[in-house]
Amino acid sequence: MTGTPAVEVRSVRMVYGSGPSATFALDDVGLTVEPGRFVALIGPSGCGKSTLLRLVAGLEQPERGDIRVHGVTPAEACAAKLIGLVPQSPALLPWMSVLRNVTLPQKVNRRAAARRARIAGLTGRQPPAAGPDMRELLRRAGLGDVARKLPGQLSGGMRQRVAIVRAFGLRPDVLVMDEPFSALDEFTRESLQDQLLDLWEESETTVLFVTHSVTEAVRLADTVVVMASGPGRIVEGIEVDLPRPRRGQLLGERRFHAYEDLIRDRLRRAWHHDAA
Ligand SMILES: Nc1ncnc2c1ncn2[C@@H]1O[C@H](COP(=O)(O)OP(=O)(O)OP(=O)(O)O)[C@@H](O)[C@H]1O
Repeated sequence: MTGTPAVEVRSVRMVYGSGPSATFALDDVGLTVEPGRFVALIGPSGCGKSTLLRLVAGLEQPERGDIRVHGVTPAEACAAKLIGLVPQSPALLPWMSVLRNVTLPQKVNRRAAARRARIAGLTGRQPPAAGPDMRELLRRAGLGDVARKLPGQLSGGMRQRVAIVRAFGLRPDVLVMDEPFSALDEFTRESLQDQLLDLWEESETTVLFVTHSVTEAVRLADTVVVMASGPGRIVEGIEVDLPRPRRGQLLGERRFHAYEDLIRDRLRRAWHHDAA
């Protein structure tokens, strides 16, 4: 018997605008993500990756179709604090220190816990244990020295790292991340990829992760979902059957490059189809 999927998207259409200027950001999109899976979404600019994340996170409503998170609507999942979102640009509270920004959402409210208890699709999943040590997470993200500073005193990349640490601290059941590492230098990016994988492995969180980097997708994901635009749609889901942890020597091996080549080929096809 299979349980309730962590994320289920069925026949979703999302249109912006109307008449001749309408944009079909997504059309007939279906995606099922089992609990604990790491899914990367990749595709040409404008193919609807962010739109799909926003729909799953309950920030927008689809024009058609249905979305469920652990069997309930995104709005219900948000109210029970099942979903953590790291947007493309960090939304921090400017008047609070870095430390307060990351610890504030940890204070799980009782109403959310009660709502969580009523969600049958979570059967078997433990509620998040006591939150992690946020000072330690900040330190590991290279932010130990700026814990008392205000967001306005940090660089853009540092602010993004704060937003990522904050999402980690929530221990969400479903973590939705929109190109979270794109603005970071390579060293910080790899360090945060490792932290994300550690968190994912220990908490059995389900991750939906948008990236433009083929290497990042192969390094992180169980499944790489390739999308195309005009209208935005899913063209293929590629299972990445490589051992974990995926670091060091493995990244230079032929089997790793074979997945990169396969995904690049599918992206090229999606791009040519769009351009045709
Ligand atoms: N609020 C909006 N109003 C109008 N059109 C929008 C809106 N948000 C997105 N779109 C359009 O919907 C389509 C999909 O946008 P979306 O941001 O989801 O794509 P994306 O794949 O995430 O792109 P990128 O890789 O460039 O971030 C695009 O054509 C975009 O212009």
